[in-house]
Amino acid sequence: MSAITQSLRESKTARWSALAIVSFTMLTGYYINYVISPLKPMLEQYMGWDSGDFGFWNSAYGWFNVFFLMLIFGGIILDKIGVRFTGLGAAITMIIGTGLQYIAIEGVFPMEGMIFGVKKQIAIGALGFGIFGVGVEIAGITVSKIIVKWFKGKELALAMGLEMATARMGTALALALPLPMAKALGTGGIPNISAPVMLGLALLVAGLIAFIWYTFMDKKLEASEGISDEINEEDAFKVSDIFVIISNKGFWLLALLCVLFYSGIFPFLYYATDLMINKYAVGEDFAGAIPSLLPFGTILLTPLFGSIYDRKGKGATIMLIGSIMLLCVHALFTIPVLNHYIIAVALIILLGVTFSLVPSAMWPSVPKIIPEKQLGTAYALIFWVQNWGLMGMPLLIGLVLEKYCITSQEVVDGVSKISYDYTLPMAIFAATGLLAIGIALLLKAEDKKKGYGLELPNIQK
Ligand SMILES: C[C@H](N)C(=O)N[C@@H](CCCCN)C(=O)O
Repeated sequence: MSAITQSLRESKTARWSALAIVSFTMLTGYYINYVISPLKPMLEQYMGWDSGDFGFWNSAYGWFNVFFLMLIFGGIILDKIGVRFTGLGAAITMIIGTGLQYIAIEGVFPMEGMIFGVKKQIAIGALGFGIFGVGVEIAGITVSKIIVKWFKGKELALAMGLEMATARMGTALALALPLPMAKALGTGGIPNISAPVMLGLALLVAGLIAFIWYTFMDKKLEASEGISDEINEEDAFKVSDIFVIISNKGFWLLALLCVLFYSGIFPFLYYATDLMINKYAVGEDFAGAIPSLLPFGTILLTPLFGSIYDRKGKGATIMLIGSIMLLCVHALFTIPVLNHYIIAVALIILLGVTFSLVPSAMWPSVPKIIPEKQLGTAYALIFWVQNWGLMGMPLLIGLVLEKYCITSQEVVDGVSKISYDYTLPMAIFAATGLLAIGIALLLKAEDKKKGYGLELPNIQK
């Protein structure tokens, strides 16, 4: 039957529509990822936070994924039960986690006191961000598998690039909007810090509705391919497949490159607004706008580089060039005398190019190394390794800032203001670039040896 009926993936309208819908769900998640980043100075001034609190909250993103292996369970569920169930569960989890973050920031109930030695507000919010982290990460692997399902042998890297580009619009919004929004909706000179989080909650609900819509398309796709809901015994994922995946050297090189590269980007974004204020003397209102240029650049470039990979190949080379650029950009951020804001703008734009190169080639390369039935688990394992970095790096940077980088601390009109020297944190970010170059070189060599085809085009003629 499958040979006679044409698969729905052959319809351009159907596959690009499916992509647009699931990409929107990711956009809503990516907004929440960074919504509190531009609010760091306000949280310190009006809620008594310090950099340690901020780092703790942001590191919570990876707690459950890393320590309770939630991501890996998510990947197994994805391979065993399928994208519809897993995606819906992930979207609902994001909403629950964000609800808790809202409760903490808004102070829905009294937030004085401590829980296990952590300020109550920080503990509740971090718990929420940890739960959200499980949801958004599992949504990420689910959407990756959905894209492979629709685009294998076609414009896979372009589709993944467009999905990431859409998601980054959420990041850009989160970096640019919350600070002016909190100010505009504030009363009596006191900003409304919870309003941008409330907006995120509303977006997540819209993202859930979009995913429900997608589940109908997914059913139609499977029907068009003669696939019933029952997974056929031979094709079914077995838990023992995890050992097959982790005994693959190419998988480990991709996972290591992923953790190093992303540790130099996502955790950097948490601190980027603060860096602009402290190193480049940019005013608070404008400070979030500079880092928000980074996702804007990737919106155009990730699909472009993805399309190049689809048509011309050179995936391993693209990842190597991106890693070299990561080192160069962070090294330049480290140099104290380069402190004009124009330099910051230029470096952020370059970082945007870097952040387009590596992801555009990395994620479409996974199906070249791992078979489709193990793909959910493989993406989950890569995300799991990556989450160690996404969890550890903000914590490390927060602690380093707190311990070694405070240059002044004053209280003006009852509002506390702390200034930081970002040289050491930026040197730590540069180190991730250096290590990434080493791994990218090893991956290129391994590809040559094993013939994964990372340098070959994705589109099969
Ligand atoms: C943070 C998340 N684990 C992640 O790595 N996201 C990637 C996209 C991965 C999925 C691509 N289809 C990103 O670059 O945002």
